[in-house]
Amino acid sequence: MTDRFSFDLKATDGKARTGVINTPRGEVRTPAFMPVGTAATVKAMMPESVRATGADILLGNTYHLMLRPTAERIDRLGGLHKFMNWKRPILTDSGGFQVMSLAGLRKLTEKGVTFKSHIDGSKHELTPERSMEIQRLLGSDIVMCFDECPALPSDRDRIAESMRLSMRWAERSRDAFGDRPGHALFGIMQGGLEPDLREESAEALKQIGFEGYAVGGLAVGEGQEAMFSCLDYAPEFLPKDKPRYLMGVGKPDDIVGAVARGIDMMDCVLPSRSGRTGQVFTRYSVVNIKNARHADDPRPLDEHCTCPACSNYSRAYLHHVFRSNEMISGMLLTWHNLHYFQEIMQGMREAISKGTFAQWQAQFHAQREQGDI
Ligand SMILES: O=c1[nH]cnc2cc3nc(NCCN4CCOCC4)[nH]c3cc12
Repeated sequence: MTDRFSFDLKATDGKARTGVINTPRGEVRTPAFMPVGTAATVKAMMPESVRATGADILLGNTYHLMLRPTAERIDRLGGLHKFMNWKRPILTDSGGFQVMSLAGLRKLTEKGVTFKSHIDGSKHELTPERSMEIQRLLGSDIVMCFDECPALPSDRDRIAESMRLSMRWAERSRDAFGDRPGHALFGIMQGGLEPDLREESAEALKQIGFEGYAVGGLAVGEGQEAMFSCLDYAPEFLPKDKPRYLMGVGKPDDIVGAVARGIDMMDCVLPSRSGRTGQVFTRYSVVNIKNARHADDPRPLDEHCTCPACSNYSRAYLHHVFRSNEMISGMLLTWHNLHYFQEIMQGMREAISKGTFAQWQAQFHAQREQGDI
């Protein structure tokens, strides 16, 4: 165990990297996928079940927790780890992205953002300083800078203006974060799909200096091709010896493509949200368990999968409990999806360590060609 935060790069294979992030609350094997624990829970999962899927770290949402139950209450109760019974690392986002996507009546100024809660309409303010205070009260191990993520498509001037605001907010976030050994502050690169603005953002962040760097401003509707075209150059602008975190990504093939381009960490609601809506990810395809074709199928979702859903239940059963809106449906399908996403991460970590990432990637795509079993 360590009382410091550090990143050890263990091996690379092409642009793909594998390593370990060391934190006082435990190690994070990279490339890493972070399940999203929005309101202090990964929906439909017990924390020990999330750990059983192979997750080393969770993501918590500042926006949701500041509104309910509030960061001050969580702090009084011993912090987010104790509150949600997750003893391993937690990364919290800064709240800015969700204010813009969830809150009402938002007003954005140089200072920050004022908004009305989507829960009860109460007025709130988020600034770099307040976001750092909230994330400190939550006790998160990895804190994200307060930034602004412009929607795509946006014109170049809007992207440039927004990026430069985010860089000023990154400076204020760094200043407000203070000296917190064992905790990390990650900067967030912006700049849309403009290579020169992406480089300007990376240079600004490196000048300030962070323990890790996120690629923001993607997975906001630009599509996989445009996202990959940006990832073909943007990660290289960031320091090699620090973790690189791609925010909000994604589908299995997004994740594999991002790792192939030098990304170390990702988060996405997709596996958990889809688990509740009956969308199941397997090595062959995406299966919609609601489809009548599964009603009499005695086979598991994926005969190669060792999760509880695939080990103990038939497609017919999963179809039945989904159709009947039984709670166990969301539990089993979420568990399966998270288990599968972690299986992808483990497969990539091993392949990069052995220098066989290209072969692993080829097999990953070949299996998906053949479609559902
Ligand atoms: O620049 C960013 N800054 C801070 N937080 C972010 C979060 C982000 N999340 C996404 N995409 C999420 C896309 N999800 C896919 C699944 O369905 C819900 C949305 N893109 C993101 C960009 C940023």
